[in-house]
Amino acid sequence: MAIKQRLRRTMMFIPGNNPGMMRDAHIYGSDSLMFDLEDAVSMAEKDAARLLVFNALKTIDYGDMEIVVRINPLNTPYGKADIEAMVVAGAHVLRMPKTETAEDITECEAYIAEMEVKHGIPVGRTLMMAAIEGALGVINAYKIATASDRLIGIALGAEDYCANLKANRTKSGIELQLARETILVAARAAGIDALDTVFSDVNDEEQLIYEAQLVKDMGFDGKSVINPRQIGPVHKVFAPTEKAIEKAKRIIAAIKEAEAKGSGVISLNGKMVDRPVVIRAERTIELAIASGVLLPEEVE
Ligand SMILES: CC(=O)SCCNC(=O)CCNC(=O)[C@H](O)C(C)(C)COP(=O)(O)OP(=O)(O)OC[C@H]1O[C@@H](n2cnc3c(N)ncnc32)[C@H](O)[C@@H]1OP(=O)(O)O
Ligand SMILES: O=C([O-])CC(=O)C(=O)O
Ligand SMILES: [Mg+2]
Repeated sequence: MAIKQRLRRTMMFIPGNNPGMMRDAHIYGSDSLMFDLEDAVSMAEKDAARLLVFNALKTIDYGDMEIVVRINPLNTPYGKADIEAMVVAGAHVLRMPKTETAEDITECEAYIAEMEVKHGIPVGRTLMMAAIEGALGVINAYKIATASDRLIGIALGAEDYCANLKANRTKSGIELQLARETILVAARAAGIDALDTVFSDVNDEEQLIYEAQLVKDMGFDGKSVINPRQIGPVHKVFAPTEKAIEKAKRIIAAIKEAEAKGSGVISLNGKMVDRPVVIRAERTIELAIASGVLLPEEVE
Protein backbone atom coordinates (compact mmCIF):
# COMPACT_ATOMS: atom_id res chain seq x y z
CA MET A 1 0.00 0.00 0.00
CA ALA A 2 1.16 3.54 -0.73
CA ILE A 3 1.96 5.24 2.58
CA LYS A 4 3.20 8.83 2.78
CA GLN A 5 5.21 8.54 5.98
CA ARG A 6 7.28 5.46 6.59
CA LEU A 7 10.81 4.30 7.34
CA ARG A 8 13.07 5.00 4.34
CA ARG A 9 16.65 4.34 5.47
CA THR A 10 17.43 2.57 2.20
CA MET A 11 15.90 2.56 -1.28
CA MET A 12 17.61 -0.02 -3.48
CA PHE A 13 17.90 0.70 -7.20
CA ILE A 14 17.16 -2.31 -9.38
CA PRO A 15 17.86 -2.00 -13.11
CA GLY A 16 14.53 -2.38 -14.93
CA ASN A 17 16.12 -4.61 -17.57
CA ASN A 18 17.36 -7.27 -15.14
CA PRO A 19 14.70 -9.94 -14.42
CA GLY A 20 16.99 -11.93 -12.10
CA MET A 21 17.60 -8.94 -9.83
CA MET A 22 13.91 -8.02 -9.91
CA ARG A 23 12.86 -11.52 -8.87
CA ASP A 24 14.99 -11.56 -5.71
CA ALA A 25 15.19 -7.87 -4.83
CA HIS A 26 12.95 -8.08 -1.75
CA ILE A 27 14.94 -10.74 0.07
CA TYR A 28 17.77 -8.37 1.01
CA GLY A 29 15.72 -6.19 3.39
CA SER A 30 15.98 -2.63 2.07
CA ASP A 31 13.13 -0.41 3.24
CA SER A 32 12.07 0.44 -0.34
CA LEU A 33 12.68 -1.10 -3.75
CA MET A 34 13.33 1.33 -6.59
CA PHE A 35 12.94 -0.14 -10.06
CA ASP A 36 14.78 1.93 -12.62
CA LEU A 37 13.52 2.73 -16.11
CA GLU A 38 15.86 5.71 -16.50
CA ASP A 39 19.65 5.75 -16.55
CA ALA A 40 20.26 2.06 -15.77
CA VAL A 41 18.40 1.20 -18.99
CA SER A 42 19.73 1.91 -22.50
CA MET A 43 17.53 3.62 -25.12
CA ALA A 44 17.21 0.34 -27.03
CA GLU A 45 15.77 -1.42 -23.96
CA LYS A 46 13.35 1.23 -22.68
CA ASP A 47 10.15 -0.45 -23.90
CA ALA A 48 11.25 -3.94 -22.88
CA ALA A 49 12.25 -2.72 -19.40
CA ARG A 50 8.88 -1.00 -18.89
CA LEU A 51 7.11 -4.26 -19.73
CA LEU A 52 9.42 -6.28 -17.45
CA VAL A 53 8.85 -3.98 -14.47
CA PHE A 54 5.10 -3.95 -15.19
CA ASN A 55 5.00 -7.75 -15.15
CA ALA A 56 7.18 -7.95 -12.04
CA LEU A 57 4.88 -5.59 -10.11
CA LYS A 58 1.82 -7.52 -11.26
CA THR A 59 3.13 -10.99 -10.51
CA ILE A 60 5.79 -10.92 -7.75
CA ASP A 61 4.69 -10.61 -4.14
CA TYR A 62 6.94 -7.94 -2.64
CA GLY A 63 4.99 -8.09 0.65
CA ASP A 64 4.50 -4.73 2.32
CA MET A 65 7.71 -3.20 0.97
CA GLU A 66 7.47 0.23 -0.60
CA ILE A 67 7.64 0.01 -4.40
CA VAL A 68 9.19 3.01 -6.13
CA VAL A 69 9.77 3.28 -9.88
CA ARG A 70 12.18 5.80 -11.36
CA ILE A 71 10.55 6.85 -14.62
CA ASN A 72 12.00 8.76 -17.56
CA PRO A 73 11.35 12.51 -17.62
CA LEU A 74 8.20 13.71 -19.41
CA ASN A 75 10.29 15.54 -22.01
CA THR A 76 11.62 12.21 -23.33
CA PRO A 77 9.71 9.87 -25.65
CA TYR A 78 9.30 7.40 -22.71
CA GLY A 79 7.96 9.52 -19.84
CA LYS A 80 4.21 9.29 -20.58
CA ALA A 81 4.27 5.57 -21.35
CA ASP A 82 6.23 4.97 -18.13
CA ILE A 83 3.67 6.89 -16.07
CA GLU A 84 0.68 5.08 -17.56
CA ALA A 85 2.20 1.61 -17.14
CA MET A 86 3.42 2.21 -13.59
CA VAL A 87 0.17 3.80 -12.41
CA VAL A 88 -1.71 0.76 -13.73
CA ALA A 89 0.89 -1.65 -12.25
CA GLY A 90 0.22 -0.10 -8.83
CA ALA A 91 3.66 1.39 -8.09
CA HIS A 92 3.41 3.18 -4.74
CA VAL A 93 5.74 6.04 -5.63
CA LEU A 94 6.96 7.42 -8.97
CA ARG A 95 10.42 9.01 -8.76
CA MET A 96 10.89 11.93 -11.14
CA PRO A 97 14.55 12.18 -12.12
CA LYS A 98 16.39 15.42 -12.95
CA THR A 99 13.65 17.65 -11.50
CA GLU A 100 14.46 21.31 -12.13
CA THR A 101 11.25 23.25 -11.48
CA ALA A 102 7.92 22.99 -9.69
CA GLU A 103 6.29 22.72 -13.15
CA ASP A 104 8.16 19.45 -13.76
CA ILE A 105 6.22 18.08 -10.80
CA THR A 106 2.84 19.64 -11.58
CA GLU A 107 2.98 18.42 -15.20
CA CYS A 108 3.75 14.88 -14.06
CA GLU A 109 1.08 15.04 -11.43
CA ALA A 110 -1.53 16.14 -13.98
CA TYR A 111 -0.64 13.21 -16.23
CA ILE A 112 -0.65 10.76 -13.31
CA ALA A 113 -4.14 12.00 -12.33
CA GLU A 114 -5.31 11.68 -15.96
CA MET A 115 -4.11 8.08 -16.04
CA GLU A 116 -5.73 7.27 -12.69
CA VAL A 117 -9.07 8.56 -14.03
CA LYS A 118 -8.62 6.70 -17.36
CA HIS A 119 -8.02 3.40 -15.58
CA GLY A 120 -10.56 3.76 -12.76
CA ILE A 121 -7.90 4.12 -10.05
CA PRO A 122 -8.66 6.41 -7.09
CA VAL A 123 -7.17 9.83 -7.87
CA GLY A 124 -4.24 10.45 -5.53
CA ARG A 125 -3.32 6.80 -4.97
CA THR A 126 0.03 7.16 -6.78
CA LEU A 127 2.57 9.07 -4.71
CA MET A 128 5.60 10.90 -6.08
CA MET A 129 9.16 11.82 -5.14
CA ALA A 130 11.54 14.19 -6.89
CA ALA A 131 15.23 13.70 -7.52
CA ILE A 132 17.18 16.92 -7.72
CA GLU A 133 20.21 16.41 -9.92
CA GLY A 134 21.36 19.84 -11.13
CA ALA A 135 22.03 23.44 -10.16
CA LEU A 136 18.57 24.69 -11.17
CA GLY A 137 16.86 21.99 -9.14
CA VAL A 138 18.83 23.00 -6.04
CA ILE A 139 17.92 26.66 -6.55
CA ASN A 140 14.22 25.62 -6.80
CA ALA A 141 14.31 22.96 -4.06
CA TYR A 142 11.60 24.43 -1.81
CA LYS A 143 9.24 25.14 -4.73
CA ILE A 144 9.75 21.57 -5.94
CA ALA A 145 9.22 20.14 -2.45
CA THR A 146 5.89 21.97 -2.09
CA ALA A 147 4.65 21.48 -5.67
CA SER A 148 2.34 18.53 -4.92
CA ASP A 149 0.63 16.87 -1.97
CA ARG A 150 1.63 13.56 -3.49
CA LEU A 151 5.33 14.12 -2.74
CA ILE A 152 6.80 11.85 -0.08
CA GLY A 153 10.30 13.29 -0.35
CA ILE A 154 13.06 14.88 -2.36
CA ALA A 155 16.38 13.23 -3.10
CA LEU A 156 19.82 14.25 -4.26
CA GLY A 157 21.21 12.64 -7.43
CA ALA A 158 24.89 13.38 -6.98
CA GLU A 159 26.30 11.77 -10.11
CA ASP A 160 24.31 13.99 -12.46
CA TYR A 161 24.62 16.94 -10.07
CA CYS A 162 28.43 16.78 -10.15
CA ALA A 163 28.39 16.45 -13.94
CA ASN A 164 26.17 19.53 -14.14
CA LEU A 165 28.34 21.54 -11.74
CA LYS A 166 31.66 20.43 -13.31
CA ALA A 167 32.53 19.19 -9.80
CA ASN A 168 34.50 16.13 -8.74
CA ARG A 169 33.01 13.56 -6.37
CA THR A 170 35.42 13.76 -3.40
CA LYS A 171 35.83 11.69 -0.25
CA SER A 172 34.89 14.60 2.04
CA GLY A 173 31.73 15.40 0.05
CA ILE A 174 32.47 19.15 0.02
CA GLU A 175 31.08 19.45 -3.51
CA LEU A 176 27.67 18.22 -2.29
CA GLN A 177 27.43 20.29 0.88
CA LEU A 178 25.24 23.10 -0.44
CA ALA A 179 22.94 20.74 -2.34
CA ARG A 180 22.54 18.45 0.67
CA GLU A 181 21.81 21.30 3.07
CA THR A 182 19.39 22.95 0.63
CA ILE A 183 17.52 19.71 -0.03
CA LEU A 184 17.34 18.90 3.67
CA VAL A 185 16.04 22.34 4.63
CA ALA A 186 13.52 22.36 1.75
CA ALA A 187 12.26 18.90 2.69
CA ARG A 188 11.90 19.79 6.36
CA ALA A 189 10.12 23.07 5.53
CA ALA A 190 7.73 21.10 3.31
CA GLY A 191 7.26 18.32 5.88
CA ILE A 192 8.53 15.52 3.62
CA ASP A 193 11.55 13.16 3.58
CA ALA A 194 15.10 14.09 2.59
CA LEU A 195 16.93 11.26 0.88
CA ASP A 196 20.61 11.09 0.00
CA THR A 197 22.22 9.93 -3.20
CA VAL A 198 23.87 6.62 -4.11
CA PHE A 199 27.49 5.77 -3.40
CA SER A 200 28.78 4.00 -6.49
CA ASP A 201 31.79 1.97 -5.27
CA VAL A 202 30.13 -1.13 -3.85
CA ASN A 203 33.47 -2.47 -2.61
CA ASP A 204 34.30 0.58 -0.47
CA GLU A 205 32.26 -0.01 2.67
CA GLU A 206 34.29 2.43 4.74
CA GLN A 207 33.41 5.38 2.50
CA LEU A 208 29.76 4.26 2.31
CA ILE A 209 29.56 4.32 6.12
CA TYR A 210 31.27 7.72 6.21
CA GLU A 211 28.69 9.17 3.78
CA ALA A 212 25.76 7.55 5.56
CA GLN A 213 26.93 8.90 8.95
CA LEU A 214 27.46 12.36 7.48
CA VAL A 215 23.94 12.59 6.04
CA LYS A 216 22.35 10.99 9.08
CA ASP A 217 24.01 13.62 11.29
CA MET A 218 22.74 16.32 8.92
CA GLY A 219 19.17 15.07 9.36
CA PHE A 220 18.50 12.96 6.24
CA ASP A 221 15.97 10.12 6.47
CA GLY A 222 17.93 7.68 4.33
CA LYS A 223 20.20 6.97 1.39
CA SER A 224 19.73 5.28 -1.97
CA VAL A 225 21.78 2.14 -2.50
CA ILE A 226 22.70 0.21 -5.63
CA ASN A 227 23.70 -3.16 -4.19
CA PRO A 228 22.41 -5.52 -1.47
CA ARG A 229 25.79 -5.32 0.29
CA GLN A 230 25.17 -1.63 0.99
CA ILE A 231 21.89 -2.15 2.90
CA GLY A 232 23.25 -3.52 6.21
CA PRO A 233 25.91 -0.83 6.75
CA VAL A 234 23.43 2.00 6.03
CA HIS A 235 20.78 0.53 8.34
CA LYS A 236 23.39 0.18 11.08
CA VAL A 237 24.29 3.87 10.78
CA PHE A 238 20.64 4.93 10.90
CA ALA A 239 19.76 2.72 13.89
CA PRO A 240 20.22 4.62 17.17
CA THR A 241 22.95 3.25 19.49
CA GLU A 242 22.07 1.68 22.83
CA LYS A 243 23.60 4.72 24.55
CA ALA A 244 21.42 7.12 22.52
CA ILE A 245 18.31 5.04 23.27
CA GLU A 246 19.00 5.01 27.02
CA LYS A 247 19.57 8.77 27.00
CA ALA A 248 16.34 9.34 25.04
CA LYS A 249 14.40 7.17 27.51
CA ARG A 250 15.82 9.16 30.46
CA ILE A 251 14.89 12.47 28.79
CA ILE A 252 11.32 11.35 28.08
CA ALA A 253 10.87 10.01 31.63
CA ALA A 254 12.28 13.22 33.13
CA ILE A 255 10.11 15.53 31.04
CA LYS A 256 6.99 13.49 31.88
CA GLU A 257 7.80 13.87 35.55
CA ALA A 258 8.43 17.61 35.15
CA GLU A 259 5.23 18.12 33.18
CA ALA A 260 3.27 16.33 35.89
CA LYS A 261 4.63 18.98 38.24
CA GLY A 262 3.64 21.76 35.82
CA SER A 263 7.10 22.58 34.41
CA GLY A 264 8.16 22.46 30.71
CA VAL A 265 11.90 22.68 31.24
CA ILE A 266 14.13 20.66 33.54
CA SER A 267 17.78 19.91 34.14
CA LEU A 268 19.06 16.39 33.60
CA ASN A 269 22.64 15.79 34.84
CA GLY A 270 23.26 19.53 34.58
CA LYS A 271 21.96 19.86 30.98
CA MET A 272 18.82 21.74 30.06
CA VAL A 273 16.03 19.56 28.69
CA ASP A 274 13.34 21.49 26.85
CA ARG A 275 10.94 20.86 23.95
CA PRO A 276 13.55 20.52 21.10
CA VAL A 277 15.56 18.04 23.16
CA VAL A 278 12.41 16.04 23.82
CA ILE A 279 11.46 16.04 20.11
CA ARG A 280 14.89 14.60 19.23
CA ALA A 281 14.58 12.00 22.00
CA GLU A 282 11.15 10.96 20.70
CA ARG A 283 12.56 10.60 17.19
CA THR A 284 15.39 8.41 18.52
CA ILE A 285 12.83 6.12 20.18
CA GLU A 286 10.68 5.99 17.02
CA LEU A 287 13.70 5.17 14.86
CA ALA A 288 14.90 2.54 17.34
CA ILE A 289 11.50 0.82 17.28
CA ALA A 290 11.28 1.06 13.48
CA SER A 291 14.83 -0.29 13.12
CA GLY A 292 13.99 -3.28 15.33
CA VAL A 293 16.56 -2.48 18.03
CA LEU A 294 13.89 -1.56 20.61
CA LEU A 295 10.52 -3.19 21.32
CA PRO A 296 7.53 -0.86 21.72
CA GLU A 297 6.78 -2.46 25.13
CA GLU A 298 10.24 -1.43 26.36
CA VAL A 299 9.07 2.19 26.34
CA GLU A 300 6.86 3.21 29.23
C1 LIG B 1 23.80 7.06 -11.11
C2 LIG B 1 22.57 6.22 -11.15
O1 LIG B 1 21.65 6.46 -11.85
S1 LIG B 1 22.55 4.88 -10.01
C3 LIG B 1 21.06 3.99 -10.37
C4 LIG B 1 21.14 3.08 -11.55
N1 LIG B 1 22.06 2.00 -11.34
C5 LIG B 1 21.65 0.77 -10.95
O2 LIG B 1 20.46 0.54 -10.82
C6 LIG B 1 22.71 -0.24 -10.65
C7 LIG B 1 22.23 -1.28 -9.66
N2 LIG B 1 23.30 -2.19 -9.25
C8 LIG B 1 23.83 -3.13 -10.04
O3 LIG B 1 23.46 -3.30 -11.18
C9 LIG B 1 24.90 -4.03 -9.44
O4 LIG B 1 24.84 -4.06 -8.03
C10 LIG B 1 26.36 -3.63 -9.81
C11 LIG B 1 26.53 -3.66 -11.34
C12 LIG B 1 26.71 -2.26 -9.28
C13 LIG B 1 27.31 -4.67 -9.18
O5 LIG B 1 26.92 -5.94 -9.63
P1 LIG B 1 27.58 -7.25 -9.08
O6 LIG B 1 29.07 -7.07 -9.03
O7 LIG B 1 27.04 -8.40 -9.82
O8 LIG B 1 27.06 -7.31 -7.58
P2 LIG B 1 27.24 -8.46 -6.53
O9 LIG B 1 28.27 -9.45 -6.94
O10 LIG B 1 27.42 -7.81 -5.21
O11 LIG B 1 25.80 -9.15 -6.55
C14 LIG B 1 25.45 -10.10 -5.55
C15 LIG B 1 24.02 -10.53 -5.73
O12 LIG B 1 23.15 -9.40 -5.57
C16 LIG B 1 22.37 -9.19 -6.72
N3 LIG B 1 22.26 -7.75 -6.94
C17 LIG B 1 23.28 -6.89 -7.14
N4 LIG B 1 22.81 -5.63 -7.27
C18 LIG B 1 21.47 -5.72 -7.13
C19 LIG B 1 20.44 -4.75 -7.17
N5 LIG B 1 20.70 -3.47 -7.35
N6 LIG B 1 19.18 -5.19 -7.00
C20 LIG B 1 18.89 -6.49 -6.79
N7 LIG B 1 19.83 -7.43 -6.75
C21 LIG B 1 21.11 -7.06 -6.91
C22 LIG B 1 23.11 -9.87 -7.85
O13 LIG B 1 22.23 -10.24 -8.88
C23 LIG B 1 23.71 -11.05 -7.14
O14 LIG B 1 22.72 -12.03 -7.00
P3 LIG B 1 23.09 -13.62 -7.06
O15 LIG B 1 24.06 -13.83 -5.94
O16 LIG B 1 21.77 -14.29 -6.88
O17 LIG B 1 23.72 -13.83 -8.39
O1 LIG C 1 19.73 9.63 -7.69
C1 LIG C 1 20.75 8.99 -7.46
O2 LIG C 1 21.22 8.83 -6.30
C2 LIG C 1 21.44 8.34 -8.60
C3 LIG C 1 21.50 9.27 -9.77
O3 LIG C 1 20.70 9.22 -10.67
C4 LIG C 1 22.58 10.25 -9.79
O4 LIG C 1 23.36 10.30 -8.81
O5 LIG C 1 22.65 10.98 -10.80
MG1 LIG D 1 20.99 10.62 -12.19
